[in-house]
Order: sequence, then C-alpha cells, then structure tokens
Amino acid sequence: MTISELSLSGALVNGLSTQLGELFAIRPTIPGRGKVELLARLVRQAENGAAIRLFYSDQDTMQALWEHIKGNLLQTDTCPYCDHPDDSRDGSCDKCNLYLNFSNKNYLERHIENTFAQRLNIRLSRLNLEHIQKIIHFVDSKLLKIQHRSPDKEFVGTSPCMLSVFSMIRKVAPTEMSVLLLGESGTGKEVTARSLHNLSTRREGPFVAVNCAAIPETLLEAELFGYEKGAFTGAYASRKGKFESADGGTLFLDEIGDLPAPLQAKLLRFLEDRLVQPVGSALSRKIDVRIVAATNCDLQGAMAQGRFRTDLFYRLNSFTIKLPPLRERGEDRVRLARYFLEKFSHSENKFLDFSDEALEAIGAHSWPGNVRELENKVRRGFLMAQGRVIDPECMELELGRPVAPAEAGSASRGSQKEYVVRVLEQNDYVIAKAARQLNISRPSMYALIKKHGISRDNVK
Ligand SMILES: Nc1ncnc2c1ncn2[C@@H]1O[C@H](COP(=O)(O)OP(=O)(O)OP(=O)(O)O)[C@@H](O)[C@H]1O
Repeated sequence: MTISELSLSGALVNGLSTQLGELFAIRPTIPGRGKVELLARLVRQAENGAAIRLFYSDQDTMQALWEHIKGNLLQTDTCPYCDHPDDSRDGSCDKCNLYLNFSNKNYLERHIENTFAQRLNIRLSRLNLEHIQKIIHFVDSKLLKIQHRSPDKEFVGTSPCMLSVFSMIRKVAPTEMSVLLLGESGTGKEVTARSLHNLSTRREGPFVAVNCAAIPETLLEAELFGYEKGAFTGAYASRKGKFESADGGTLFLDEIGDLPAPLQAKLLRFLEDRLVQPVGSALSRKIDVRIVAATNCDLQGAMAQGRFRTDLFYRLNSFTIKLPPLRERGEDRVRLARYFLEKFSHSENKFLDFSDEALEAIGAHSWPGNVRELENKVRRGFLMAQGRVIDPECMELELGRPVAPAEAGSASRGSQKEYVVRVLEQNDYVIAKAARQLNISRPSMYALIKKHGISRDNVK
C-alpha cells in the first residue's frame, strides 16, 4: 500500500484490499516516527487509488502525522484550504477563516476547534445521535482534552438531569453546608460525595466513607465516635472514630436511613455543637467535619413512621441533591457503557467495541441496579466477548426490551404487550415514531409486534 496524497483528514492510497469493512485500520510508515495506526473509512474508489477519510485513536499519532505534513508543506502564497491569497495577519485566512499558523504548536487544537462545527454540520444529515455523541466525546476528550462539565473525569454524564446535578455540586461544594444525597442504589451517591469533597476547600483533608447499614448496630457507635481503652470488653486501647478520622475533611454517611435512633440523636448533637464524645469517655472533642449523608430509602416515610428524626432530617437536608435513576438519563446509558469499556480496555490492554445490537440493548434496558449494574454488565461483556465485539448476549441483556422512562421500574407497569400497543396507539401506529419513543430500532419494533402478535393492519 502506498500513499500518494496525505492531509490531516484524508489520504489517497493505492493497493488497498477490496475486502474492506466500513471502518478499517491502515499502518503507514511516517518517516522519523515509524509505523502509526490510523483508522480509515473508504470514501471513493478511483482509477488513481482510493480516497479514504482518516480518524485518530490518539493525539500523539495526529501530532506525528501533522509534523510530517508540516515538513512537506509547499510554500505558497495562497491559503491551502480555499486558495485565497494568504495575507493572514492574525493567523487566519480572511476568506475561509481557517487557522493558518502552521508553525504554532497549538495549530492542531485551533484547527480542530475552528473546523469541527463546520465539518459536523456538513455531515449531520448522515449521522445519527449516537454517532454525533461519539464524535463529540472523542474530539473533546481525546483531541482537545476538554473535560465535560462534570466535576471530574470519572463522573460521567451529559444528560440534562446530570448537568443539573453537576451544576448543583459546583455550587454547594465550596460551602460548608451539610448535603443530603437521595437516589436509588447505584446511582452515584458516593461519587457525588467525593466530588463535593474534591471541589471543596477541604480537598486536602481526608474523605471518610461509612456505610451505616453495613456495620452491626452494636459496633456502630464505637466505629463512628471512637472509644476509650476499657470502654467495653475487648477495648484494649483507645481508638479514633470515623468522625475524628475525617477531621478537617468530609464524612460521608451512606445509608443514613438505617442509623439507629440513639445514634440519630448523637449525630444531631454533633451537627449542633460539632463535639464528639468517644464511647467510655467523659470528655468531648471539637471536630471540624463536613457531613454528606445519603440514602436510597424514603426518609419522608421513615419520618412518618417515627423511624427517622424529623429534626435530624431538617439539619441534614439543608441542601439536597437527587441522583436520577439511570433509566432517566437518556444517552448517558451508552456514554457510561463506553466509559466503562474504555476503562476496562485500558486496564487489560485489550480493545473491544459494542455491536449495534449491544448499544441498542443498553439503551432499552431499564437498569434497576443503575450505574453499578451497567458497570457489571459491561465488565461481563468485556470478559465474555468472543473476538473484538461485545454482543447483548455477552452482557446478558435482552435485545428489544422496551422501557419508558416514566414507567420503568414501576410496580404498576402492565404487560409488555399492553405497553407496546399503547405506545403504538399514541403514535398513530407509525413504527418509526413508536420505535423512537421506546428508544429502540425499527427492526426491534417489528420484532416486538411479531412477538406479541399485535395486528399490523393499522401499522404504517
Ligand atoms: N456518573 C457516573 N460516572 C461514572 N461512574 C459512575 C457514575 N455513577 C456511578 N458510577 C459508578 O457506579 C458504581 C456505583 O456508584 P456509587 O457507589 O457512587 O453509587 P451509590 O448510589 O452510592 O450506591 P449505593 O446506594 O448502593 O451505595 C461505582 O463504581 C461508581 O464509580
């Protein structure tokens, strides 16, 4: 294979195999750098070779290619993009506005930033939402190294409900307010608590997490508040509690709804006077700790039944952040799946991708176990995949199981058939519209109609 023309976004090559898939890899040799791997897509086959579009798997490869192209650029007095006479004083072409300062080390970033929207616009009609999300994610995180607006790169999400969570985290983190995190299990309450800590002025101090439901009630007080030597049988030496360990930082009390009544009273006292009294000690110590509490249980219900103190609830509830269930996060499901896959790929040095069916199944599943369940399914898929592609079966996901955000997880949900019929009726039996509402493909929609024997007389 020889390359006769090369630019940052494409090349003209001879000697390509005719058996190429939609996306394939080429390994040209770049002088001074050796072989680089580029992802390519066939654009056109012509007599003088094949025109291919190039994609980059990392910024270093793109930089190496750019260095090579720069070294071979012909000196011209015109803009290489639009042929306009080059009198760019500020580094940009007066006509096409593209950035021409090739020797600037930030050239690549400027070039991508300047041309990205333009190039995307041209291709928008041919791309679906999934492709666009993928490209934006790739450009932001790999080429421009822009973090999404989440508080840290490990905290993934760009759905409107998560952006609002991120914005709340940013606002409340630098304050000293106690924060109550509400949300189903696995929605990211601990990740949120860590972000609150990392964005606070306490970030140099400790972050200590305690799961109040995981520690037996009899030990919890000593665990939280510490104890003095001889306080009880087996207390051979004094021990600091979690409050003291978190001094100067943040104490994350998970499953606060399971805190026994006597400890609720003790926590309330702490929130009022910031004093901690270890078990068996007559003395109290002043501790400087910010409390972030979390629960997945219905605290209002627990208060109504007298199981949770109302006064404690209002002390903890000075700022509440509600983590939405994964089924309400739209495209974040696929984004998170890709994030976990990338994480596993890097740690195992094995690079896999999802099949289209797998992406569809991820979008359609109701995720009762939320992000934790998704992470586990992706891990399973990663381990079970035969070859380089993860199918729904490897993740133990059912293809074409629809879920409606408002209805998923609801005990009153009717049968799948009734639900599908209802969605079809709502959409006047237009398959494409019903499929869009269910977040599944048209073939999956047809499969559901067939599976349930729904009459297709009315189907358009
Ligand atoms: N938005 C997110 N981006 C990346 N990873 C996430 C996100 N949300 C959750 N996770 C991951 O999912 C798993 C569960 O998250 P986490 O422990 O924070 O949930 P939780 O709501 O505290 O769960 P539980 O109520 O069961 O304690 C963790 O491995 C966490 O790193």
